Amino acid sequence: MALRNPISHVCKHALSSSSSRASAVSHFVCSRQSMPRRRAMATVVPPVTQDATSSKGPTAMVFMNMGGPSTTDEVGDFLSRLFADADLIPLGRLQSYLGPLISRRRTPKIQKQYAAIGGGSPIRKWSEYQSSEMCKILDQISPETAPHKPYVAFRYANPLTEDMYAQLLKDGFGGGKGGRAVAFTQYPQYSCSTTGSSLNELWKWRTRLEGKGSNTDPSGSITWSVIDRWPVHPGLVEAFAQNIEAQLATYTPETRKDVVLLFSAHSLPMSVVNRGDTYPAEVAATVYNVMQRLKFSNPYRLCWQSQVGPSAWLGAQTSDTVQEYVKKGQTDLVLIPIAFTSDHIETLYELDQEVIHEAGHPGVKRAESLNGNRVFIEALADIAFKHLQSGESCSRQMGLRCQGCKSERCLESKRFFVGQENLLAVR
Ligand SMILES: C=CC1=C(C)c2cc3[nH]c(cc4nc(cc5[nH]c(cc1n2)c(C)c5CCC(=O)O)C(CCC(=O)O)=C4C)c(C)c3C=C
Ligand code: FES
Ligand SMILES: [Fe+2]
Repeated sequence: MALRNPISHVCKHALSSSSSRASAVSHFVCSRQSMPRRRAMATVVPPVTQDATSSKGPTAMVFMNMGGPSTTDEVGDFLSRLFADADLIPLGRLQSYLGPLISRRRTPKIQKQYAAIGGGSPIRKWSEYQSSEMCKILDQISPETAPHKPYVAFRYANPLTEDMYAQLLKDGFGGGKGGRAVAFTQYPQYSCSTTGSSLNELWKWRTRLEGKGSNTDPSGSITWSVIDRWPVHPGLVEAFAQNIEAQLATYTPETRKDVVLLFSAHSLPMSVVNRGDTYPAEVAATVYNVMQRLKFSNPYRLCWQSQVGPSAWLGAQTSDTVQEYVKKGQTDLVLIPIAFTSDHIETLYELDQEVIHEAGHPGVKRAESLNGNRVFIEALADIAFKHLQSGESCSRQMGLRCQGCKSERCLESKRFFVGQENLLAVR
């Protein structure tokens, strides 16, 4: 159930200790019983040296995501950064030659797509809204770490990671003064090509702007911790489930239970899947939790969209799936974008204007994206609150590299964020 004012909702509980506050906050998002307990800690982040009686804040809450071009003029730069990213599209020694070539060729086509969704990606607007709303809630439920200051760091669009880092330093974090920052991935499910890439970029700029020291050195640089995945957070699951229920309610009572729920996530190249990437399993975990919350009211499938280029990608593809079901006479379908937290060209263009339009049947619909959803923003606050309370530097899972990983960048950035002593498979 959505909570309009978290403090009013928790008023029954004594707010005198942080543990009572923790359970009260989790209570409003979901039932406490279903909340999976976090596993043992990785590195413990040392408290920022401050007067023991005052708040340990300010705390910088940095929302990391890929970003998108806000105008069609920004599409060229967006794509050239994207195709230059060897964590996303590894082109080997030819990267600096092929990257600009492919992005230049692709720009006009992708510009048309952004023009068709209103002239740009709404991801910046939503990220800024979500992060600032979350920080308002955190200021109320976590006064120990207040004030919480929202930042956005995009991998391929403005505000870029380096701009965010420069702003942090300007705002008095680091630069000899210490301070705490939380890198909060906005990809619920971890992939080395998405969250991994953003963390590698963050580590690169940390090294360039603050030197090579460890994450916990006493020289007054920023102490970072990471929220690296949250695929089954009950508030996330609840927000998805409510949006699905709202769309199911638009069908007649007679047809409703036979509507097929088609969860759709951005696909991955099979080379990334076979390297051992955790994303497919984590996406499946989100889907299963949402279905459990819906009491398996409808039949469902998970399918994969937006593959790019000629290599093999994880399937079945969303567009084929819709076509095949419609051909079989199953014309009541609800598409659910399950791996991204706001609208973007893959929902507004690929799903709405291609897949659904081409299906040519009014029974093929899409669940709304999370965007400004209150239940979702409260879930973000709950995830951040628990992280701040836990003292963890990141999840245990982050310390294990993919079995096929050969990347020096992954190694170095994990050494930094996870802490040397907690890395499990570093060689
Ligand atoms: C969880 C989400 C995403 C994963 C995983 C992901 C992997 C991935 N993507 C590419 C290549 C491209 N992606 C592009 C755009 C794009 N990708 C995602 C999300 C994920 N990508 C989104 C939300 C967007 C759109 C951004 C917006 O509009 O807001 C593009 C650019 C568009 C195009 O040229 O088609 C490319 C290219 C790869 C190779 C990959 C896995 C390795
Ligand atoms: S590619 Fe997964 S840890 Fe490096
Ligand atoms: Fe993508």
